[in-house]
Parts: sequence; C-alpha cells; structure tokens
Amino acid sequence: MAFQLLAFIYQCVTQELAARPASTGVPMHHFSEVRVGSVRETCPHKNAAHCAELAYAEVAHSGSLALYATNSRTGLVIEVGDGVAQTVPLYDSYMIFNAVKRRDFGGRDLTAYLGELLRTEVGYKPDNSKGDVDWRALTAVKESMCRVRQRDTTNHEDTNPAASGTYQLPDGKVLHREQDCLAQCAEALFQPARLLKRDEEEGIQKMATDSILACSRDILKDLAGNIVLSGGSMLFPGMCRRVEQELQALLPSTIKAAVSRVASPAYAAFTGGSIVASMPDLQKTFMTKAEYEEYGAAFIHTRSVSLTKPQL
Ligand SMILES: Nc1ncnc2c1ncn2[C@@H]1O[C@H](COP(=O)(O)OP(=O)(O)OP(=O)(O)O)[C@@H](O)[C@H]1O
Repeated sequence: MAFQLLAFIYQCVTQELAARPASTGVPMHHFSEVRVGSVRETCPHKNAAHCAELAYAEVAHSGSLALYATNSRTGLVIEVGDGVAQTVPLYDSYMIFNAVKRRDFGGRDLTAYLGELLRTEVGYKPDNSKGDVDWRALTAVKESMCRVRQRDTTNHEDTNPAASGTYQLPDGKVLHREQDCLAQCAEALFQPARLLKRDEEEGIQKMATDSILACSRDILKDLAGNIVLSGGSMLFPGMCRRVEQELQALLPSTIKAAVSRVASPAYAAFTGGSIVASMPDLQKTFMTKAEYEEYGAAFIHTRSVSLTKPQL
C-alpha cells in the first residue's frame, strides 16, 4: 500500500508539477526504522531498492538533507516533526547509521499534551462535537503562543514573537501569553516518559548525547560543535539555547556544544534536498536510469549518501 502511495506521489511530481528527473536528481529519504504494531524494526534494505525501482533515484535521509540546508557536511541533526523525533550524526556527508536515534513522538503529542494542560490549568472544555475545531485551536496556540523554558531561570524566557497578548479558545476562555502552561508544553520533548507517559522514552537531549557519544572519539568535538535543529517542532522560541544548555550538562566538559537552527525548520529537508540535487560532487551518488536498467535496483546501495563509514 505504501509503495502504491509512493508511486502516486512520484507520478504527481513528474506529471502534475512537471519536474523532469531526466535533467535533475530526485533525492528521496527513508526512515531507518519502521514500527510494526508495538515492535520497532530496522527498515529493510529492500525497501530502498524498491523505492529505486519506482523512481530510479537516490535515497537519502531527512536528517542528512537538513544538514545540507545549512551548507555543512559534518554535524548532528536533531529533527522533530509531527510524529517522529530523531538525532542523526553525519561526518563528511556520511550518516553514522549505528548512532542514529529515533523515537515516535513529536508535535502532535505536544498538541495533545497542551490540551491536557489547558483542561487542568485553565479549565478549558473542548467541544468534541465540533470535529477538529478543538485540535486546530490547540495547534494554533502551540505554534503561536508557546515557548521553551530555560534551565537557567535567571535568564529571561524568550517570548513567541508571533504571539499577540491573548488567544480566545473555542469555549470562550482567554489565554494570556505569560501563562505558565504555555512554557510547559515543550517540556514534553525533554521528558516524554513522565509528561507524555511514554515508558522508557528518552528526551531529545539524551537521544542527542547518546548519538554523539556513540561515534568515534576523534569526531565528537566536530559533531557537538555543529548541532542543527530541524523540523516544525523545533520552532519554539528559546529552543536553541535550551538544547545547548541540556547538552552541555550531559556531555563531557571538554566538549563544547554549539546549537543553531536551520532557517526554515519545517522545510529543511526540502531545502537540503534541492541543494543535494544541484551539488556536482553529490550527483555522482545518484543512480541513473541506464544504471538501473543495466545493474538492477540493488545497485542503489552502492550509491546512497546514507551509507555508514565503517571506521566511524
Ligand atoms: N511555530 C511552531 N512552534 C511549534 N511547533 C510548530 C510550529 N510550526 C509547526 N509546528 C509543529 O511542527 C509539526 C510539523 O513539523 P514538520 O512539518 O517538520 O513535520 P512532518 O515532517 O510532517 O512530520 P514527521 O516527519 O514527524 O512525520 C506539527 O506538529 C506542527 O504543529
């Protein structure tokens, strides 16, 4: 079913959007793991080949694409979108596959958590008969009013520049931008086990630290020195500073963490993908249609930029 959908998307890109894969590379990304029921499984290699069968293209990883969006080739990407959080270390464009961490939580869990906070803290009463009105309102509050608390409370919290002073919820209650629950929502990214009730799930700071420390000692400083935030759920004001503080507290004191955010976190994979598609030296990682026809779909594994460097 997923491959039928992929075929449909590919058809839309080539026919509806009139993209011409014959004259430009088409980067595709795939997840390193899939969830089957409650079990996580490594995404089978044959899936990448199957994608290639559909598109004769190159298979990359959204984390690596986000790093390209910053014009760098070495660093750690922390990417949190709507349903997935992942930390992806890359050295000289190579993804260090065995150090990638991926967990199934993201923006939609934060929206649900915000709903709980508003119910308990301001007595918000969602009206379930109104379809997704309630969900859309919670998402709008999250995206426009919420911020990230700082570890160092002597620092002023950043406020959300998009926030006006107040927001009226569908039940008529009015929220004020200073309200504490608006700074509490994003805490769930740092404490998913306690706040999202996800047993054994680590926060993004622990995932990132584990990803860095799982790599060779020679490159730890390079990775920690270029940590890039990507994905819509990294847009909360104050996120860079908070992640930097968290990582600095967890990493050995000799390693300095430097955190930045890509220009448009929600579109970083697209931006990076377009950069990859136009980089002359990375075009050699593409599989052409002629190569596909001569060597078959498995040839994609010799070309993917998502290869692990064995010595790392
Ligand atoms: N300004 C913002 N502040 C906080 N969260 C935001 C903001 N803008 C968007 N988001 C959240 O980011 C999430 C979408 O991010 P993104 O587009 O990166 O995800 P995705 O690629 O669709 O998801 P995934 O890869 O996890 O399946 C949504 O939950 C959205 O509410």
